Amino acid sequence: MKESIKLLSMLRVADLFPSMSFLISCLDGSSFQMKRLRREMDAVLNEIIEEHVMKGEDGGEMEEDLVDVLLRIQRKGELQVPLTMDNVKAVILVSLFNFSLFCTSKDMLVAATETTSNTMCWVMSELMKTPNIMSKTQLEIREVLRGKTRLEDNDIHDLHYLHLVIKETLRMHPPLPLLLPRTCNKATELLGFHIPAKARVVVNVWAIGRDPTIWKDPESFCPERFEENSRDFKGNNYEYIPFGSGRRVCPGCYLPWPE
Ligand code: HEM
Repeated sequence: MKESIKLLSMLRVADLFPSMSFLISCLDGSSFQMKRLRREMDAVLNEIIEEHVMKGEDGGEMEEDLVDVLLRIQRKGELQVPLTMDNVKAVILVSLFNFSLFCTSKDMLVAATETTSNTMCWVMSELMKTPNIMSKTQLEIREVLRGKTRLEDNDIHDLHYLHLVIKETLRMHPPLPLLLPRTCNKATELLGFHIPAKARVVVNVWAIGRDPTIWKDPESFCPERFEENSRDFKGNNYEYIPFGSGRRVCPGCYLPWPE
């Protein structure tokens, strides 16, 4: 529990602002944020392992958990290939992302990490395909960060073009292309369609983002299109909802950029 809270609080750092830092670092050719995050993550993992080792030495009567089992296997050394401490850490890390340590943390970890890393991959992929947009993004980052060795939260506000790049990426590659399914409470007529009560409804955000009746030349990666319109991604404009909308809108959509 304690570790999960710690990881969660790191995620706030790791996801909302520094994932941008990571992206900026990649574009700027340095990875100092990644190295720092790796060090911090490693410290948390070391703490988890240390607590379990001490619990083992106390001869604790508590039920074994996954980490206890891994450490026991490691101690006995009965495997053909020895289990290193890095192996143990890797399993803990994956488990933290997959098992429910406590409900909110699991949901938050998965919701926050997969979506963000997926978006960053698409940003890099689109930029690689469009060298002119890549250069423009790099130029802005280098100008804004000139002479700095460390990013501050406020620097994000000056990275206007990067903001457009991310918005355009989310239009073309929403990480949850069908959002989360909804159930219709009561029978409804919508645009001539009859939706029965209890029907499961999915919203195809991917298709909406590429609808030629909404977007000009929808298959082109063109961040500038967002200069000309004021669509935000906070669920107010139904033609652009990569973070969903309504009462279950993604809480992560409040990125540190003013709209
Ligand atoms: C590029 C980044 C992200 C995208 C595109 C994204 C997208 C989404 C989408 C589409 C949903 C479902 C909304 C709906 O069905 O209406 C959702 C839910 C959620 N997201 Fe995100 N997300 C991102 C980052 C994050 C981050 C950083 C966090 C946490 C800090 C987060 C936490 C959540 C949670 C907890 C939910 C469930 C909300 C609920 O069911 O009430 N997401 N996200």
